[in-house]
Amino acid sequence: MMKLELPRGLVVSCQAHGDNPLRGAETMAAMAVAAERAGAIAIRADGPDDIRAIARRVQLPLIGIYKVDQPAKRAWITPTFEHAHALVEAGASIVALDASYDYQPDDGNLTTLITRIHEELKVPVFADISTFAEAQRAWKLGAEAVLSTLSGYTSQSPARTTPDGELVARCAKAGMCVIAEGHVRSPEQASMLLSRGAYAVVVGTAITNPLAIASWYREAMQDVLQN
Ligand SMILES: CC(=O)N[C@H](C=O)[C@@H](O)[C@H](O)[C@H](O)COP(=O)(O)O
Repeated sequence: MMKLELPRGLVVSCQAHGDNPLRGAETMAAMAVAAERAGAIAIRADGPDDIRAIARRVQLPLIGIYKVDQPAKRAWITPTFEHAHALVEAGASIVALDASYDYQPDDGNLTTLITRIHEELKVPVFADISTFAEAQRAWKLGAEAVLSTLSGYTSQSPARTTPDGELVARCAKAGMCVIAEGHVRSPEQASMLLSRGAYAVVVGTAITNPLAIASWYREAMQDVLQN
């Protein structure tokens, strides 16, 4: 395991996909600059183009992911060593990858991926997981942190709309370095996750996706408007 040079605090995930009007490397870099000014301790970003643009404008550590679309399924986060390599070359100082049983059913394959990233790229590995069993496996295989990113998105975990505080607390109690990610919608939830043992909290949609945020407001106002 490598030493994790990351202070505790807020990580902002700067991602825009599909037909999101904010999609584009320069817009993501502007988002990252805003997050840095606001006091974030790291940025999570998807793909070499966005990471390269962000690295030019912020000093913060960049947690790189490489989402690869899968037909009729959720994207696979950093499936291979080559993807990890491209992220580090672009400026990522940490690589996050999918450590779910859905996409990494074989312990051997996951071990090789983590080991090669450590030995050849010399950066820490963050394991995106959806259950305690997946967290335990990734931790045992040498990931520097486990992230609750995938809770609610895999065949092993029930769908959800709120952060998985139970999973975070359980991982923390078991002595893992756990980072809360997924469905964090308010500052109160973020601080609750820290007090339940999260080392850091990653917030994406609620900070960097105005398309989603505006729709939350519109939906909440709907009932009154209809009466
Ligand atoms: C499941 C999956 O692929 N999650 C992705 C991982 O990077 C992103 O789409 C999320 O936005 C990110 O995890 C942050 O979560 P939230 O946007 O809920 O704050």
